[in-house]
Amino acid sequence: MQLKNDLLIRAAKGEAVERTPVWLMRQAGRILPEYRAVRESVSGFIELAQTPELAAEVTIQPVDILGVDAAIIFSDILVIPEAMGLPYEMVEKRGPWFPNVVSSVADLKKLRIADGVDDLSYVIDAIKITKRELDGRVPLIGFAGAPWTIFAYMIEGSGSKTFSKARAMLYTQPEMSHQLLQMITDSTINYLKAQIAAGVDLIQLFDSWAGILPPEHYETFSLKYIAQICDAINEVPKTVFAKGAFFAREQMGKLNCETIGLDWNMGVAESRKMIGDDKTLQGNLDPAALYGSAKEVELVTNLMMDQFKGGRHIANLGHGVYPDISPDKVKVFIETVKNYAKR
Ligand SMILES: Cc1c2[nH]c(c1CCC(=O)O)Cc1[nH]c(c(CCC(=O)O)c1C)Cc1[nH]c(c(CCC(=O)O)c1C)Cc1[nH]c(c(C)c1CCC(=O)O)C2
Repeated sequence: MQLKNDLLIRAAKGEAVERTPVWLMRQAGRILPEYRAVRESVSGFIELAQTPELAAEVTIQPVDILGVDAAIIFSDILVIPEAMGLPYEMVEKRGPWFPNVVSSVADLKKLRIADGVDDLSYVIDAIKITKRELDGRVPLIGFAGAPWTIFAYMIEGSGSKTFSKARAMLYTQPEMSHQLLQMITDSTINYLKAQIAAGVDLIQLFDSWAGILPPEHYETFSLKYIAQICDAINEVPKTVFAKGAFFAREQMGKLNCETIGLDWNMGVAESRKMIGDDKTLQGNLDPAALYGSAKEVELVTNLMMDQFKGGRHIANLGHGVYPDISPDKVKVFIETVKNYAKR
């Protein structure tokens, strides 16, 4: 299927584009009343994610309503632990929670390497429906959590400010940590390959908890596994977004991927220098900027675009859009990016 709008793919590959493509991390869901309406028709997030027709519907909503240049499949990074044998629940207003966690080799032995097709067929079905319904209007992004971030949830059992149990594990049981990280990595490769076979046009790895590791641990317990995934996937362009990994930018420039996501703490010029010119940079407006007035959103978005000017760029926020941001402000952000080249 030929894409009618392939700006994202061309920008990722470093090919010429008429204008910078734009999408938002966490664009599917939460901010849109249309999403909340669908969400209320089911028992909760997990049922929505596991009902392919509905997952496809909320995946496409931001394309129709906001005018983004890409859709991202509606799912969650935590489907991987579940497929490995560690189910999660989504607790209203509090986030993910795991009834069981991994704390010993015995716990590890109960887990398996997930098969992307058999264990996650509901995501694969949602991707196929979405591709059919999108009909080539924009590319579809597939995604997974980076192994370290998934590991952090599997050890900790929920969100945490410090993830101190997960970090402790790297010191107290380094061998077991590597074993679990390798199982997550193998599961993730299977999963991403299945997503690609079902039709996704680009994949993104989310290392949301990169920034809590010391640089040496980041290299051995995270980047090493991200590199394995990048090396295993060559069918579509890859984006690596490692929140807070400012200390690892130079090494990330050497990953076998096309795009590196920047969070809003990372200076653009400095990142460009560290990462190099032969990667696309994605980001990086402060998500809180969208609380400003429409005029202010336009101003800061143009300032962001100025900073990326002349280099390979995909416009986005520096992290996921906050749930209470008005869709109108998101539209101002998107329209400002789209109009930038015409100024
Ligand atoms: C760390 C992480 C998670 N999930 C994800 C990450 C990495 C990105 C990041 O750093 O934000 C990724 C994710 N989660 C979701 C998507 C869907 C696609 C998209 O719009 O980007 C994506 C890409 C849906 C979701 N995942 C979740 C929701 C809200 C659930 C609801 O509708 O009740 C959605 C739409 C729940 C979720 N899922 C997770 C948390 C911590 C929470 C609760 C807090 C929150 O809402 O952000 C884990």
